Amino acid sequence: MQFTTLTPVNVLTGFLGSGKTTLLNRWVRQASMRNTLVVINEFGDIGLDHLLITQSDEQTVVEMSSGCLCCTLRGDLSRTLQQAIDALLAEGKPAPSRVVIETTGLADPAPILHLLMTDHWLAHRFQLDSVVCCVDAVNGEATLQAHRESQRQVAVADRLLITKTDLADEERLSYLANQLASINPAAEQWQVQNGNLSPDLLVGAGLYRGASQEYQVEGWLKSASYQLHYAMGHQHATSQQSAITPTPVTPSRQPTLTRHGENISAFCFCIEELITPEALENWLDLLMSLMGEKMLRIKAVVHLTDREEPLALHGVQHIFHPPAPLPNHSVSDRISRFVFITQNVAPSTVAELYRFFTSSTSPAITPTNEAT
Ligand SMILES: Nc1nc2c(ncn2[C@@H]2O[C@H](COP(=O)(O)OP(=O)(O)OP(=O)(O)O)[C@@H](O)[C@H]2O)c(=O)[nH]1
Repeated sequence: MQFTTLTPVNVLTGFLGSGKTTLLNRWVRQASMRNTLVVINEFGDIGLDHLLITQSDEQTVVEMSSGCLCCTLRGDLSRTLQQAIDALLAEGKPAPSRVVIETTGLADPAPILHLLMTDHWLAHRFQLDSVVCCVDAVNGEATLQAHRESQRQVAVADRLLITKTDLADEERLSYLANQLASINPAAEQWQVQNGNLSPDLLVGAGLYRGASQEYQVEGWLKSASYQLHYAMGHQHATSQQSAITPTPVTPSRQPTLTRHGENISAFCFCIEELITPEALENWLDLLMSLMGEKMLRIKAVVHLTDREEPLALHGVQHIFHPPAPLPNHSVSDRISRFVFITQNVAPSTVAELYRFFTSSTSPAITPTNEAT
């Protein structure tokens, strides 16, 4: 895969009214957003958000309305990008060096990520850089309880932005931060008031960083952030560090979020033995076919029996990126690490299915906090 030639794409998501447009409006005025193509997906026949964005000569803002990108307009994303880029080139302007897609507030971002991975035209030109999700400090808690889409937006995010912090007290902020960390422990949390946050945090959340596309495996996987941390294979020291949170609000570990009987679990498996490619494929295939919808996010660095270099895997629900070989020096050991965010799937189920394909003699998994 030619990562150096692919244009980074950032997906800005968050529930209705969570502050996405306010943030974007600030960002498009920043120098680091020069030469960025902003795509705003609006729901309804008359989209307004794009009118609220202050546009400069150095950015292009295009609107996609009349439907939600995640359900009805999939073909339109490539068409919109293609037309916008053609128009730029026709005006003698350079092709964009970055694309930011603002989703509708009701969108489950997973289908958009799938599109970036699977659409032929898109996959050869663009690469997902990060998913940034706005969560309203006041309404966020209730929204998470009431709306599955909101949970899914949080689950796939690399960065969580708690917005409207001027309207919430410390106690509420702290509770929300914990709730967010219980869904997605590895996502950095930032607090934002009136969109006042540098767009630089869009960059560098993915596996590849900067123009040189160097690897940052630890920063990408953040397996140590996961509270439910299981060792398989030989007994392995578990790690239970706190989530990385550069904000004053430090999540202090809450149980998993439960909504109408739906439990979201975030957990990590470490597998010390080398895994055969067949076992890996069968395990993941079965997980995806039985419960793909419920596997909100999977990331892994895997060591296989038939190759020296590790592989990075990145899946959203039932779709995986093609495995990306990593240089040996990008990891410090030969332990495979999988991080999962699941909905109504217990860690023990995932582990049992692994054992089924490996006949592993691993010690029984004894979760300290089985969540589902
Ligand atoms: N007090 C306060 N209000 C804010 C803040 N950020 C955004 N708002 C207000 O919240 C409302 C919704 O913000 P938007 O930026 O339009 O939210 P959105 O996510 O784009 O909304 P949709 O397009 O409907 O999904 C607007 O009235 C904003 O002015 C903030 O930090 N503090």
